[in-house]
Amino acid sequence: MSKKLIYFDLKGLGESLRYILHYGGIQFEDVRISHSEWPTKKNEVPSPFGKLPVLVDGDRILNQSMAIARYLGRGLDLVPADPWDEAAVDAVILTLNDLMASTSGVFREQDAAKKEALKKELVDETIPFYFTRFQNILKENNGHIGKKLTWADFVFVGVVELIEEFLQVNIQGNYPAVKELVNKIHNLPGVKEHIANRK
Ligand SMILES: N[C@@H](CCC(=O)N[C@@H](CS)C(=O)NCC(=O)O)C(=O)O
Repeated sequence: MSKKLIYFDLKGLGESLRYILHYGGIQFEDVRISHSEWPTKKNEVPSPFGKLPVLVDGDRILNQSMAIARYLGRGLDLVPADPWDEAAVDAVILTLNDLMASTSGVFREQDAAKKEALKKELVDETIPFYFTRFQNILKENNGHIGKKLTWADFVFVGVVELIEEFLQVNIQGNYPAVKELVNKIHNLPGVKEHIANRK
């Protein structure tokens, strides 16, 4: 069935899905919408809640980046077979979502001084709180989120890149196990070529 990933022309929440698709050698159309096109395209794009990314798979449409990653991962042996192991990687990614939710205030805040104070709290407290724990999980699992390579590793790397880019913070420099996982994913077959060719 033909597949289409629709997202903005940036890495954001879409890049980890592109990594999985390229890693799996899955043929797909990488549809990218610019921010200037979005107001007019918003009503045309087949997105059930008006947000991107969405995966169009034949005549089916799936929203929510993590659901898409998990769905793609199942066909590529990237979902743990054991129910406990499966739930354990879900839990890490849902925790990563909690962290992402706590970064949103920085983007919404209009007052420059308040914005800076929120960013400082994130950098000094929230990010170390979460990433110390994420790094421990990686160390316990030989460098992965779960006991083997899963969809969650791809999503984790995508979110690390997103946070680093949008908040201009250095996570990989402070958490070597995170940097190792980023390098591992970047060097997987398919992903490596995608990164070498991307703009
Ligand atoms: N939890 C959703 C978030 C989706 C989301 O908020 N997407 C943003 C871009 S990263 C969007 O579509 N914004 C455009 C809009 O709200 O009009 C996911 O992981 O897919």
